Amino acid sequence: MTIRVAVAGATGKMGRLAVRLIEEADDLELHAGLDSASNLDELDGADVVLDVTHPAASQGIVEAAIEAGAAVVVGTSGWSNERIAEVERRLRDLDEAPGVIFVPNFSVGSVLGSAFAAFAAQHFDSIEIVEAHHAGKVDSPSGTAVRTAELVAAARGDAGPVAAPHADQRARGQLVSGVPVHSLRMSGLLAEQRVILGGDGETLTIAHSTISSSAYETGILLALRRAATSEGVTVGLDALLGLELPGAR
Ligand SMILES: NC(=O)C1=CN([C@@H]2O[C@H](COP(=O)(O)OP(=O)(O)OC[C@H]3O[C@@H](n4cnc5c(N)ncnc54)[C@H](OP(=O)(O)O)[C@@H]3O)[C@@H](O)[C@H]2O)C=CC1
Ligand SMILES: O=C(O)C1=N[C@H](C(=O)O)C[C@H](O)C1
Repeated sequence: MTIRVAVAGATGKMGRLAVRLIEEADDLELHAGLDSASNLDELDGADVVLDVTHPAASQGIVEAAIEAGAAVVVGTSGWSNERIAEVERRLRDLDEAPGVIFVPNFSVGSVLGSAFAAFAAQHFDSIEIVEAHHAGKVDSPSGTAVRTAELVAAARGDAGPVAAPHADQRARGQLVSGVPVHSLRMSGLLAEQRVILGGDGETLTIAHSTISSSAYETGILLALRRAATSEGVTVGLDALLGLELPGAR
């Protein structure tokens, strides 16, 4: 069966990459490529909508895709657990709900980095995240950092909140699920994240660098193929890779 995919954000960096992957794949077909001026009616008839747009536009595109009965893969950043829960409630109201997969990061290495941080989180009380992205990134903290912080907090369970002393001072970063996150936006790099865990007499650093957007290819294809048959809300490529993270939804 051929999966017809509409790409929202087709003129952007991620969208152009996705369009090329779809055109090269035998089992995928480009149904439509949308940009910021497109009419969302173009989503009608798609099996799967891939959203790689802008945090301010993403919610409307997901809603339109659900209305059109298409499954959705959301790569756009800026989705918190609370906003994802709203989509979950929306799907529960429908008789025949398509699946929606949120993928904060399509890179397998990045997803493993976040998973390792979640596994380590029960053993260290000091945990902070430093993420760095290209200067063109409009949102901060990154979606990956938000997801990592949420996974770390969920994994700690009975260990309680992370120690975040003096967190009322701006230079101590933004607390996400109680984890301080520090964002850098600068020329010369694509995307990096370090999770630094501090314990008794030692630190552990889990670092990941994206050096080319080709890192996203495997994850994009996996998510598009799974979306067509998915049900309800799925969060993270970790779920599609079969990783079982402590406390994760
Ligand atoms: N999940 C992941 O692994 C990754 C996620 N991302 C995220 O994906 C998103 C896109 O990133 P990137 O491709 O680098 O961004 P770009 O700025 O290169 O592209 C943005 C795209 O979105 C479209 N767009 C912008 N505003 C709107 C709007 N209001 N309505 C509809 N479409 C709109 C643009 O259309 P136009 O050309 O008309 O302006 C363009 O096609 C970001 O949120 C980024 O954080 C990025 C990399 C990896
Ligand atoms: O904007 C980007 O470039 C990226 N955005 C995603 C995020 O917010 O985490 C994924 C990746 O880090 C690249």
